[in-house]
Amino acid sequence: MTAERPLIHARGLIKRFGDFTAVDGIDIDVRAGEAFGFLGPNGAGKSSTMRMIGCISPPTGGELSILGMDPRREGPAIRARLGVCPQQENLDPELTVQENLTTFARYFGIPRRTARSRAAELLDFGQLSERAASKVEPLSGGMKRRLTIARALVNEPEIVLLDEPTTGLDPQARHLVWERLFRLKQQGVTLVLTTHYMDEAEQLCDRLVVMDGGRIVAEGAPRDLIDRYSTREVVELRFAAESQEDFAGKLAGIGERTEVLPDRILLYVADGDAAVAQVHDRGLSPASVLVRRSSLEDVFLHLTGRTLVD
Ligand SMILES: Nc1ncnc2c1ncn2[C@@H]1O[C@H](COP(=O)(O)OP(=O)(O)OP(=O)(O)O)[C@@H](O)[C@H]1O
Repeated sequence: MTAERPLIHARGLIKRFGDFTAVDGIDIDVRAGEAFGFLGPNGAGKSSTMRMIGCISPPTGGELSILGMDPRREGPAIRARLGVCPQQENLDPELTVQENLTTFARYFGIPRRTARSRAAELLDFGQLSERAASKVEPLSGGMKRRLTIARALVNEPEIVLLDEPTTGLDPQARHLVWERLFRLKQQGVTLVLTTHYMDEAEQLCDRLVVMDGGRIVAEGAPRDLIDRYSTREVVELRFAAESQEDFAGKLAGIGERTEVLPDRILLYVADGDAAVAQVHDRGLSPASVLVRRSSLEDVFLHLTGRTLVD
């Protein structure tokens, strides 16, 4: 059986801005139908990578192929088959919700009548049909984001690029966006997204790369990364003291690993409740105790020594 050619293929991909290297030689393969994520903190190089994939920023070095084409030479042909949802909302405030869709459709050369019926379908997809005639300004943040995503689908793209799709949204609005993206995934659309939210990466991504300082520090399915780089459970302890550091020594030997953060200590353990019992057996009384499953945040912390969201 021959392996299917990846839709996006990069080897040693580099983006420099003057002397500064924002993307430092990364390798990626995105397969058809998967949801692929770039997870990393601000400044990791996620958006710079997305802009190269979106053919709006040329690579400084390395190989990049999208849908089997070269973005340096075939940008317009690639862009015609991509949907792009940028980080900064760029809807047209002069136009209504519906007009934002129909006008965008016209840019792709879609005839007026088809554009109208496509817009109706996309309004339904974005759960915005009731707001079709409204101007963009009074929409909530979640509605604007769903409209931006709907607009990115106007040309029936094979790949949709989403740069931080839920940053700045409240939890309910984020869930609505996730649900729409999940629906798209079920329809077989390939999703490529950046995020600095570990829960978003865990919810949406089949596979992801963890980026830090322009490099990929780990790659895999969310669950596999957690299994590989963390323990099953984590105990979060807070001590009522200026410095958590004073208590870290007293916890030595409990669990596989300890991380001391400014406001809490994390114990990486197989069994959280058993570890908490050991803490109490040592006569220690933390002000708060939380036992939870390991997450991608723990993977990031283990790999970089830093938290994802500062
Ligand atoms: N046009 C530019 N000129 C100079 N430096 C840039 C430019 N664009 C990005 N950078 C720098 O490159 C680094 C990576 O930025 P990038 O936007 O790719 O990171 P990111 O992971 O997407 O983070 P964010 O979530 O903040 O967008 C940052 O240090 C940023 O300041």
